[in-house]
Amino acid sequence: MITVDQIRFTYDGRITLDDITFRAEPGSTVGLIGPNGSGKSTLLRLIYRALRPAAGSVVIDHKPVDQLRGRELAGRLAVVAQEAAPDTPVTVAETVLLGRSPWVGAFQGYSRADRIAAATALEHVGARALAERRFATLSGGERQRVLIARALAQRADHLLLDEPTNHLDIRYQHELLSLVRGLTATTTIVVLHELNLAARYCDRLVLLDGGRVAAAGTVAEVLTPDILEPVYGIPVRRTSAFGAIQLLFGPADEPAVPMSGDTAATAQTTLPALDRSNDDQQRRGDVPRSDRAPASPTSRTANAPTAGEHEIARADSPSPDPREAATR
Ligand SMILES: Nc1ncnc2c1ncn2[C@@H]1O[C@H](COP(=O)(O)OP(=O)(O)OP(=O)(O)O)[C@@H](O)[C@H]1O
Repeated sequence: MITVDQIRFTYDGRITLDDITFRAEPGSTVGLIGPNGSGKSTLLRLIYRALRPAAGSVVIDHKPVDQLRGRELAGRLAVVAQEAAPDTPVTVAETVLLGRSPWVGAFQGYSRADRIAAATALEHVGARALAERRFATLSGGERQRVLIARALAQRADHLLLDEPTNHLDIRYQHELLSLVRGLTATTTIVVLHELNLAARYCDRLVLLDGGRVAAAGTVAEVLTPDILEPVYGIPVRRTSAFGAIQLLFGPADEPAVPMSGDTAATAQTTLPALDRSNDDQQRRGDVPRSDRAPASPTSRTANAPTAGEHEIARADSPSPDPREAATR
């Protein structure tokens, strides 16, 4: 479990994060979402101790993160941050083995178990074939998968990921987040820009806006047009597809218009709009209004009316994903 309690942080005296409080329950996947510059990466860096807060605390299970040292920290927390690739002759296999280095004694080499752990992690991310390649020669997406393999090889029980789907093609985005979601013994906080991926693979979401928590709760509670439109400043419509909530976005400063084209026609004629009052009820659920900070001074206000939501009909759509309901 990761507990973030009343975190405040300033860059050069400018308040960047203020009064950030939320909890990632054991084994859950929590998505950190929000517009550019809202403070997502800074918050992640505070959680993994690359930055120190001006106030507040981060606690991993029952221990403040600033009291975790060496192997204990490595056993608790693995991180995939945004980082430049070193231009060195290090291979992919060696890069992933670095995830095992906290467990290697001062004058020991990697053990067979370490090499198996690294190979298994590479296999998990579909990158086993890259093992002998130089890391610096990989494409952006290949590098991203290898960095995730390195974090998996570390076998920590908490995982922090900063935009892990960057550079990945659509299939690997889904495969990777599905893999992360499947790590049921690992508590994960993941920064995501793609809200539809967040909808499908996160148990709960924390929406940042101007350095404050604009909303926190389940996917159904946070991903509503009412909440998202003022934060992102564009019209939002909510639908569902393939068993998960999915969002459609209109251009900024344009009123929301009915969907057009074949898909829209299908959506509007074959399935009725979902009852918005449902959504309102869910929003009133376990996220008290007081948990949501008032809109920050930087919040934009969409001039678009809030659109209703529709279930997109597909003959081959599976029944609603049971994981959606099972908040871990
Ligand atoms: N090293 C730094 N020094 C000063 N200001 C910084 C520094 N790093 C980030 N900031 C500022 O802090 C704010 C939050 O940045 P942060 O990178 O955390 O946002 P983000 O939500 O991750 O953004 P993005 O979605 O664009 O990656 C921004 O205004 C940014 O300009």
